[in-house]
Amino acid sequence: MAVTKFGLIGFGAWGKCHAEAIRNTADVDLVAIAANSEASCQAARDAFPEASVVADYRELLKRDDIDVVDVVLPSHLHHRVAADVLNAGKHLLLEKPMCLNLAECDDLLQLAAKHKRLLAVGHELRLSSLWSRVKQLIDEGFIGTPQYVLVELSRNPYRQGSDGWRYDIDRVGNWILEEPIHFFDFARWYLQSVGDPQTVFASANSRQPNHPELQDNFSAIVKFDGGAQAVVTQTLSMFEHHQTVKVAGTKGSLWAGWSGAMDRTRHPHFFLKASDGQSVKEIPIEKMTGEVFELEDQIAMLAAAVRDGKPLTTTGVDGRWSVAMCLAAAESVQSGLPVVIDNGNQPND
Ligand SMILES: NC(=O)C1=CN([C@@H]2O[C@H](COP(=O)(O)OP(=O)(O)OC[C@H]3O[C@@H](n4cnc5c(N)ncnc54)[C@H](OP(=O)(O)O)[C@@H]3O)[C@@H](O)[C@H]2O)C=CC1
Ligand SMILES: O=C1CO[C@H](CO)[C@@H](O)[C@@H]1O
Repeated sequence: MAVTKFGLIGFGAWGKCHAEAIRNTADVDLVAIAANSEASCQAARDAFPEASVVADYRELLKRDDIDVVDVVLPSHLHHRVAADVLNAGKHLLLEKPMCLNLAECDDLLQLAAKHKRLLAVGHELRLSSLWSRVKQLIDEGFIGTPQYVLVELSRNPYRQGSDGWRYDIDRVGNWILEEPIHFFDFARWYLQSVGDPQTVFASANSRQPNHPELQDNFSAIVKFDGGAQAVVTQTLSMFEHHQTVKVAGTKGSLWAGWSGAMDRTRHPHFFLKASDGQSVKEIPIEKMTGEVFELEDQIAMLAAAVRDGKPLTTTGVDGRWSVAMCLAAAESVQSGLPVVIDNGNQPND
């Protein structure tokens, strides 16, 4: 089988996990890594001697032996570097949030179309054996028409990130774009059969009086076409990492949970229960799930898309929708009013 060659830009906490995932994936090579500081470059050289390490990502983009470039950078750098990747004629795997505003998202969608390159966004949780089983049961009609989705996360505070970027509102955008963005993506995914998200009403608060913009507690209600609704709620003031999904439909309901010492543990606990309105059954989930596992599946998914034309799980269109929902939620937090979600006139694929 042809080997798909990856370049990686960003070798921080999550970039290292991407590098591991690329190394662990069959028929995929990690050809080059672009890091930043000398310390990060040295860490990359030590851990991945098989890859060539550069301190300027533009050198990586000049190579003609790279098929896919994986961008795992602080969020304010996503648009600029991703645009350079697409203009260099490479396929792109871009971490979430796709960009910090919708104009930048639209620019990347246009560049991907212009250069006929793949654009995938890192909503890897869609590949989870647990969360995708929920989707499968909905699609099979087990709960009838889905009407209500709850996605809840209670976790420990965010990491600072290199040079503190995650706690700097200009570089992170807002904290809804950090983790709740995955859950807005879930809400839209699970309710795909009923229609598009229309409006969001949200509220949030901070533990730090001198940093009201860094909001630890966040809750939102999203209304969809056809009357369905989703609740996305998160606190960063909890211990460990505990996530719940509940979906209720006209005939039945689902309850899934995932818990671990932290988000990227390799030893989580998880379950899925389903009711058809009469009885409750436990649905076995055989395959291990957690963001580090899904990362490996995401790399394999990209390679299969490049090699065999297989579909992407989350496209740039999905990435844009997620950013649009988060930005509307941030605006609602600010104004105290419901806000219409910008659909960009994109089809809900
Ligand atoms: N999908 C998911 O589940 C997750 C997604 N993410 C996303 O991944 C991205 C990265 O997060 P994370 O790894 O936690 O952040 P980190 O701060 O840990 O890492 C960012 C890295 O980017 C490097 N960097 C900065 N500028 C450049 C540049 N010009 N060229 C190359 N490298 C550069 C920094 O290098 P140096 O330190 O040397 O300056 C640092 O190592 C974010 O967008 C985040 O939202 C994160 C976690 C999970
Ligand atoms: O899923 C995630 C885990 O937490 C990180 C923050 O610490 C987020 O950036 C990320 O999206």
